[in-house]
Parts: sequence; structure tokens; C-alpha cells
Amino acid sequence: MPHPELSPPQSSLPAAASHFGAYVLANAAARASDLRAAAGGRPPPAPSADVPGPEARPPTAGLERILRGPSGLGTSGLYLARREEPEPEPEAEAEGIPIPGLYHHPVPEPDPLRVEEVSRRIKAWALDEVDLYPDDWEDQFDGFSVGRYMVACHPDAPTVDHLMLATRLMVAENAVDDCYCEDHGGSPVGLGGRLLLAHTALDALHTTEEYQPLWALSLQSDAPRRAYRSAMEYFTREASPSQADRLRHDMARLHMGYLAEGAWAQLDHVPEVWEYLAMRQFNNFRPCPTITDTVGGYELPADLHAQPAMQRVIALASNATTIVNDLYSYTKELAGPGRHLNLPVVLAEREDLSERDAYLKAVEVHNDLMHGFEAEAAALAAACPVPSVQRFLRGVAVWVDGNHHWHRTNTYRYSLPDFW
Ligand SMILES: CC(C)=CCC/C(C)=C(\C)COP(=O)(O)OP(=O)(O)O
Ligand SMILES: [Mg+2]
Repeated sequence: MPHPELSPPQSSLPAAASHFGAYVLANAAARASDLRAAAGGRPPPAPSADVPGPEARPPTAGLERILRGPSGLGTSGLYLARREEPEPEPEAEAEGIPIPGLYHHPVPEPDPLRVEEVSRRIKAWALDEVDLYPDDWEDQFDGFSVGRYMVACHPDAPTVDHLMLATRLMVAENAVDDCYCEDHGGSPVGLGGRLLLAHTALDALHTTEEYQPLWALSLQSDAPRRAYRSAMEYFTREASPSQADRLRHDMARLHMGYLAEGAWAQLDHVPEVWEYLAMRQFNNFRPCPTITDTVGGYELPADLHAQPAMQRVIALASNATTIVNDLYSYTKELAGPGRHLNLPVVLAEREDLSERDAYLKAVEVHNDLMHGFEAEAAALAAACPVPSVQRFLRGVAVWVDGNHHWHRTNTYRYSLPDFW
């Protein structure tokens, strides 16, 4: 509902913001001030502070700090305006080399104390709370290095508890992909039914007394569902209703992408390049960067998240992160059974290119997506001087950089082709 005292197109925001839904922005500001008034003028309660990182500050530290954004190691990639400056490759002991010619922003090694604590807690969750994997998958679980991944992607998380929200979801999402779709027993056959039932672990069934308990029991019946249910339960305790619904929507998008990929695999069909890119926009990392505000302990209001300019930024960023996966996982997927679609494979087939030329063209596609993301994000940041928008845009940008860092350094999982 629009705020009753406001009607478009009035706005108290600077004129530059007027083309970015000034009415919506003013409404969001009014609602935030209503909420503060309802809370007796007090700021929202601080999240529990366990193992705070160097950049963690209480949320009362003020608007100026929020606009300034996080500081310290690993946060320079958050600043859209500074992203043209060359940054040194980290000297740390990180393994792996970047793909030659890939446009990216190096980040330093993530905080080792946080990595250790997240890694310890996620393993305990996987083993003790959701019984995620049999003993002989332990090496693969450890080799995935999800703690390092999530600490790199969320340097502004105020506590390890916040990091755990993202880490559980990341593990659960990969469990569904591996066990339902890919190499841990997955198959396109019957995938739709499995995915829909797993989706109810995120988006609950509301039905009659007779059938409700059967559904509740089903959520315990396999590792992917146990993981989704538990990860979502933790998430909804911290997230606002609209942040939780944003995640449900993004997960529905993801599942639709899995279905298209599965259908094409079943038919041994190679889509056109643009069709592949459309599928990969859904079978995509998007649900990970879009929780950056929940993990950061603040909220991008739903109306601002829904703005077309923000949606475009999110899609471009998420598409770049996903093509990064196509490039780093290329040799792994080539070595697997059957044909695994990724952008170089589709380019080679559809544009009649050599494997090398197709790979190099995929690097260009990635770079164009990255430049598009950065240009659109910078324009939006300039047009919309709202603290939560600015911080969210920085959060997405650093997720992009952390994701690249994890792919580059995860030599347990990925290796580069010999094209240079
Ligand atoms: C974490 C999350 C939302 C994952 C969604 C889909 C997914 C697993 C990817 C985008 C990664 O792609 P892919 O399935 O190709 O993964 P690997 O190459 O096997 O690492
Ligand atoms: Mg891949």
C-alpha cells in the first residue's frame, strides 16, 4: 500500500533520484520512519555479535558509515566508482591462476579466523543436523571449501551467525543440484516432481489436517529436503517476510532453470546461444548475491529491490557470476559422462568454433556482462542515494568478486584448459 500522505510524483529526494521511482523511494523512506516511530525511536536491535570481523560495527554507527561502506581488507571491490583502478593480485598463498583475459577484481584471502569457524560450524550442521552426506563424500564436502567461499563473498557480515545463513543455503542448493540434477544420483528423468516437492521445503504446503503431516514427514525423507528445510528455517528467523519471499522467488527461478537444462539433456538438444544464456539466467547463482542484505544485517526494501533498474543490475551480475562457473568448470564438465552444456560448449556447437575459439568468445561474453553490470550499477548508485541501495549494490559487487576468487582458487574442483 502506498503511504497515504504521498502521491506520485512528489519526492523530497534529490532531483537526480527522480527517474528512479522517486515515489517508491519516498514511500520506503516514510515507511522506515514509521517503523522507527513504532519502535519508540530506537534503532533496530543489533544482531548477536559472535566472532565479529574487523569491519563489523553496531548498526547504530550511523548513516555516514553506511554510505562510506565497509572498509578494510577485501572490501575495495565494493566501491563501484573505484572499480576501474587496477588492484594487485593478492600475494597470499592462494592457489590457482585467473583465466587469462577474464575481467575481474582480485580480492585478498578471506579472514582465516572466520573461514575456520564457518567451516567448523557448517560441517557440524551437515553431519549432526541434516545428515547431509555419507562418509565417502567427506573429501568432496571439504574440497568444496564453502566456508572460504562465503567469507570471501560476504565481508560485511556482522557476525558468523550471519555468514552461516548464506553458508547453509549454499550447501543445500548444491545438494539439490548434485543429488537431483547431476553427478550424485541426479537425472533429468522425474526431475520436475522431485524439484517441486523440494521447493515445498522453502515455500510450505498449506493443506488439510489429513495431508499436512504427510507433507511435513516428506521434508525429512532425503538429504536435499532436510538441507533446504533447515537452511530456510534459519534464514527466515533473521530475514524479514519480504526478504524470505525474495529468496523463494529466486529459488523458483533456479528450479525452472534446472528443468530447462534437464529437458535439453534428456533430448540431447543443444540450444542456440541466446537460448542457453536464457536458461543460465535461471540456473544461476542469483539466490546467493540477493541475500547480501540479510547476511549483512540490513534490508533493501522490497519496492527498491523490485525496481527494473535494480532487477537489471542483479541479473547482469548474477549472469556474470554464472558464466565464471562455466569457464572455470569447463574441463571438469568435459571430463564428465555425456555432454554437459556450458557456454563454450554451446558456442562451439552453434557457432561452429574450435574449442579454443569458443572458450575465448565465452570469456568475451563474460567480460561484456561484467562491464554491463558495473555500468548499470554505477548509474543506479548515482541516481538513487538511498543507503540500503548503495550498500546492496556494493554487496552484490563484492559477491561477484568473491565468487570469482573462490572459483579461481578452488583447484580441488576446477582446472583451466590448455588454451594459452
Ligand atoms: C548455489 C546455487 C544457487 C547454485 C545454483 C546452480 C549452480 C550449482 C551453479 C550456478 C553452478 O553451476 P554448475 O552446476 O555448473 O556447478 P559446477 O560447475 O559443477 O561447480
Ligand atoms: Mg559448471
